[in-house]
Amino acid sequence: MNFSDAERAAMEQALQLARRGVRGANPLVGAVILDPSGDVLATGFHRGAGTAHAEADALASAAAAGIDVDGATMVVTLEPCNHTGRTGPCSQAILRSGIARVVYAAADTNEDAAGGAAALTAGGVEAGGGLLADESRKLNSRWAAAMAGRRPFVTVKTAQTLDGRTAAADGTSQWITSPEARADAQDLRRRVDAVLAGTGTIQADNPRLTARNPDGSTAEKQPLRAVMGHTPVPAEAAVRGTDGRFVQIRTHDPAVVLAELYAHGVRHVMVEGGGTVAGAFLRAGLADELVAYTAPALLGAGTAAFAGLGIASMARIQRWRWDPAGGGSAVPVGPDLRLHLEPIPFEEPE
Ligand SMILES: NC(=O)C1=CN([C@@H]2O[C@H](COP(=O)(O)OP(=O)(O)OC[C@H]3O[C@@H](n4cnc5c(N)ncnc54)[C@H](OP(=O)(O)O)[C@@H]3O)[C@@H](O)[C@H]2O)C=CC1
Ligand SMILES: Nc1c(N[C@@H]2O[C@H](COP(=O)(O)O)[C@@H](O)[C@H]2O)[nH]c(=O)[nH]c1=O
Repeated sequence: MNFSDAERAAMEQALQLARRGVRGANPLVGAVILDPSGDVLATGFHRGAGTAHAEADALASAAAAGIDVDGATMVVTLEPCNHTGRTGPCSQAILRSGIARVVYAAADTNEDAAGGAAALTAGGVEAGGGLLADESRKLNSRWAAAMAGRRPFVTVKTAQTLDGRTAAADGTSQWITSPEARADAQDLRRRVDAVLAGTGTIQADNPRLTARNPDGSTAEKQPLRAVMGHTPVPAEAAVRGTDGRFVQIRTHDPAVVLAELYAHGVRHVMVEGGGTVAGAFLRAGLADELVAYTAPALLGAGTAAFAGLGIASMARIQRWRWDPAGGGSAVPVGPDLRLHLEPIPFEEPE
């Protein structure tokens, strides 16, 4: 399929729109609807698992503005899905809309959702992919790695000082970050399928690990509360709760934890520490994004945010890059800073 200059520009815009979504169980996707002369009619993006897909979002914003999309072109960063997951199939929504042509970047590698282009073609819509496909794949490379590994997408979250401490020398850590930053972190807990901590954190903090609303009430959707490590979690520990959504996984291996969580239906897990567990995920290359709430404060000693990385010299330095997706890579939250990063793949020296 040949692509017009307007379609290429629309795909660049769609990639930018995609970055407004949040990372997690689903890939970042953006969509732009063009009229036959190449003018933008409507745009959309996916806001995260359980919300409208980018195509449906763009169609909804066209409908809300009273714009007729009959005969229009949909430009989207990922092949439209063909399955009913948490929302309905985009291929069918596009067929119903009267859109005449669909241009997408990357093919959908998720076996369950693939087949959208074929369904569109069968329904009489001209559909073709490959426009800026590498950019789209790069945007979602960690998500694709999680899918290929049949494991959840992993967000590691820390609340740390400027000198990278997540607890003081005596083990206390409440609170390093401000109420604003802690409320912001609850957004993540409300979004993920599971929250994970090590037995050390359970012993030190007796945390609840529940998702709360801004007013402090318990959120409707609760993540599974998971603990890794061998020390038995006491019967009276708050993390056990009363809703049965608790699991202890008696291992030190992050891959084993992820396999077990995946079997429980978890597609996005937030690792909330402590430093031993967070470090184990980073060392294993199993952290897909890092959200580091950083307080302008110093502790001088205490628990390191990431222990046991096994880095002895600059040759093994673990580098990350800023990730602007989901609101920005460095965002002030109250007096603190929320840093959002993604790992740079490590290349062995030749
Ligand atoms: N500011 C923040 O963001 C946070 C701060 N904290 C603070 O951090 C401190 C706890 O951190 P930390 O002591 O590192 O505890 P962790 O919560 O990381 O738990 C560590 C324990 O988990 C088990 N474990 C699980 N996986 C591994 C592994 N891969 N390697 C080794 N052990 C493993 C071990 O216990 P076992 O023998 O049972 O197997 C280990 O002692 C507390 O002071 C807490 O207040 C905690 C969370 C977040
Ligand atoms: N100390 C610290 C955090 N600590 C994390 O929050 C857990 C407590 O959760 P809960 O009992 O559900 O409120 C605690 O065990 C640890 O995982 N989080 C932050 O955003 N900022 C902070 O300064």
